[in-house]
This record gives sequence, structure tokens and C-alpha cells, in this order.
Amino acid sequence: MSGAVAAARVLPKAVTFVTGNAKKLEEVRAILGSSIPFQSLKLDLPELQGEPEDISKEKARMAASQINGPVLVEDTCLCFNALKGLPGPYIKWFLEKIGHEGLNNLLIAYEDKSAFAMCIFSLALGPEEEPITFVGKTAGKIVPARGPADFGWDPVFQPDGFEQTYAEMPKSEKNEISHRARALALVKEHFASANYEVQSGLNSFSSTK
Ligand SMILES: O=c1nc[nH]c2c1ncn2[C@H]1C[C@H](O)[C@@H](COP(=O)(O)OP(=O)(O)OP(=O)(O)O)O1
Ligand SMILES: [Mg+2]
Repeated sequence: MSGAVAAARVLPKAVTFVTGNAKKLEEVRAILGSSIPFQSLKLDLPELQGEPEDISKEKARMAASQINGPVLVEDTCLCFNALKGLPGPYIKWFLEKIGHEGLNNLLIAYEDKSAFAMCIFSLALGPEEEPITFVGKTAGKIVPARGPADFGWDPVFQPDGFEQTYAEMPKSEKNEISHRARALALVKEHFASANYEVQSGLNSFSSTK
């Protein structure tokens, strides 16, 4: 498209980040800063089954139809390599039922304690639109819990190249190297090039400079 500027895609309202998890929202706010204007809504969306990317897309479709507007959602997985990627998207229930110690115990039979954290954001511009996904991964290993237990499995995940678990790191450091930060870097790139415009009175913005 030789230099032609794509027509702005007009959104009926600002994108809503939908999550039931206050800690996720806190990180998303810290990482995005003012780069993407968004609003947020606390909503517990169903925990779906299947392949991580499909789960995230379906979550976005459900959120978009509830809100009847553009949404951003994310689904987070914690994948143990010795277990071929499990618990993966089911980490929420594993954590809830067996805790940090139980997660370590799952790997007792294996020498390989390596794992990766994965975040898949899905952007759905409306209920009828195919969601776009953005995947971020951070590799690490599963260790006995260290650090404050205020966010999920942070105390048992030690990213490669660091001596601290996610929980022990200053928040700002986690937010530089996390699965969530890496996925959000792609979301930001998308917004920077997509030329979205929001039509909602005072809330107007354009995603390009
Ligand atoms: O950076 C993280 N560090 C530690 N733990 C984390 C992180 N990110 C998500 N988590 C936890 C929350 C939930 O136990 C599971 C993901 O499940 P997931 O369905 O994506 O999250 P959720 O149900 O809490 O919120 P949402 O309403 O956005 O689905 O891993
Ligand atoms: Mg969930």
C-alpha cells in the first residue's frame, strides 16, 4: 500500500480491559501507562478448556458480547515442560486446590523443573469480530515458594537469568521481563500501527500520533 495512510477504524467506545483479577489489572495499568487509553471492568469470565489461544479468543468473544463493544482480555498459563505444558491454562484450579507446595510436588518425579509463563491477550473490536491475539512468554523454573504471596504463583516461578522469584522482585522489574509485559509490547505495537479512533464525546482519542 505504497505510503497510503489506512483510513481510521472508528470504535464506538474506548477498549475495555475485562478481568476478575485485580492484580492483573494493576500490572496492565503499570505496563501500559498512558500508551493505550482503556477502561476496565471487573467481571469473572468462565474458565474455559482447550488450547490456550482458543481459550483467550473465546474469552474475548464472550466479553465483547457482554459489553457490546471493543474489549481486551488475557488468559495466563503456567506450563511445566516435564508435564508437556500442563497445568497450562488450568493453573488457576491447580493453584487453588494444591497450592505452591503442591505445584512443586507435581515435579518431584522429574529432574526437569523448567517451566514457562505465558500470557495471551485477545483484542476483539466487537462481538462479531474475530479476536486478534498477542502472546508473551517468559522462561524459568519452578522452585519452593519464596517472597510475598500476594499474586498467584509468583512465589514459585523463578525466571531464567534471575536469582529471585517473580514474587521477590520489585514490581517494576517483573513488569520489564514478564510474560505479561512481553505480550503487552505486541499489543502496544498493534495500537501504534492500527489507526483506531474512538467516537465517544469527551473520551475521543486516536491511537496514532
Ligand atoms: O503474573 C502472574 N503471576 C502469578 N500468578 C498469576 C499471574 N497471572 C495470572 N496469575 C494466576 C491467576 C490465576 O490463578 C491463574 C491464571 O488464570 P486466569 O484465568 O488467566 O486469571 P484469573 O481468572 O485470575 O483472571 P481473569 O478474570 O482475567 O481470567 O494464574
Ligand atoms: Mg480466569
